[in-house]
Amino acid sequence: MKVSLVQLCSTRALERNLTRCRQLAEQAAGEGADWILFPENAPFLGKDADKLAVAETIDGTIVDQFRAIARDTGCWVGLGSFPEISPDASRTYNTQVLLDPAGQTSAVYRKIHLFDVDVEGGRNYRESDSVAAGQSPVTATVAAPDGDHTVGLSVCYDLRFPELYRKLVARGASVLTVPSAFTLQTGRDHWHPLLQARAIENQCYVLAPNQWGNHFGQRSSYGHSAIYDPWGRMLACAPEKECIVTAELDFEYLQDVRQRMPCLTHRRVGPDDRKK
Ligand SMILES: O=C(O)CNC(=O)[C@H](CS)NC(=O)CCC(=O)C(=O)O
Repeated sequence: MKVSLVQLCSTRALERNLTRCRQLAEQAAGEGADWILFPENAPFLGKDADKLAVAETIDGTIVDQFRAIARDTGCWVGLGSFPEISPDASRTYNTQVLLDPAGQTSAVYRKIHLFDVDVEGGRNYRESDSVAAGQSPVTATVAAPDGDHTVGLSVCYDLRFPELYRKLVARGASVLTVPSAFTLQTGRDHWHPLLQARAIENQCYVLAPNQWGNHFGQRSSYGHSAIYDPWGRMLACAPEKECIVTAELDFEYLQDVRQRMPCLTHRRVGPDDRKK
């Protein structure tokens, strides 16, 4: 299975972002991608108050545009996240949507861990002021030319909570998605080590499209959108611009890694729902 990550510098201008998403998706399809993944809040990255105004349901016009991208390219599409209307009128969900090549919804994951953090040399973030936390880990199946693959979904700050990924792996995940808007200040020290650790300890492919650059003069994202293999090798990493990066995932290699070093079956401490 060939995957492309889209690295974006999303703005407050919905139309502008959607145009870039489509352009880069067409480029990815031209490179033979089976699955195209967009970063967290690809369609809109702006002030919290504005986010509420653009929020929609899964059946709204924002997700519709990504359904059209899936249909037109014939690819699976991961919409890293978009602001989804929640039952709480003052908060949105931060929602990742997996779409099949027909544009149908295959999975919906609402970000569980919210970024309420005072970043040194950066801003103070209070994601929970405008976002309602999701409750449930989500896995889904992506059907690729080389077979069906179970993928575990997560978003950005979730990356710091390894117990979430253990649960996804216990449910059979061999691919983990981490679409992000990881900050420049935290990313330069933590982005690669955390992605690499999740890949090594869970023996999974890790797909992490990130936002890059300065957004509305208020915050900067680290970029370095990256693909790690189940041994922890970095297969691809994006340069400092809006772009795509592509890699081929090899699931025979993944099985080989898991057989030679069966960490996942050697576990002695942990949740009861581990794979027996
Ligand atoms: O709010 C939006 O519009 C988009 N969402 C985000 O940017 C989110 C919440 S503020 N960012 C993160 O989770 C960064 C995590 C991070 O950088 C770290 O864990 O170090």
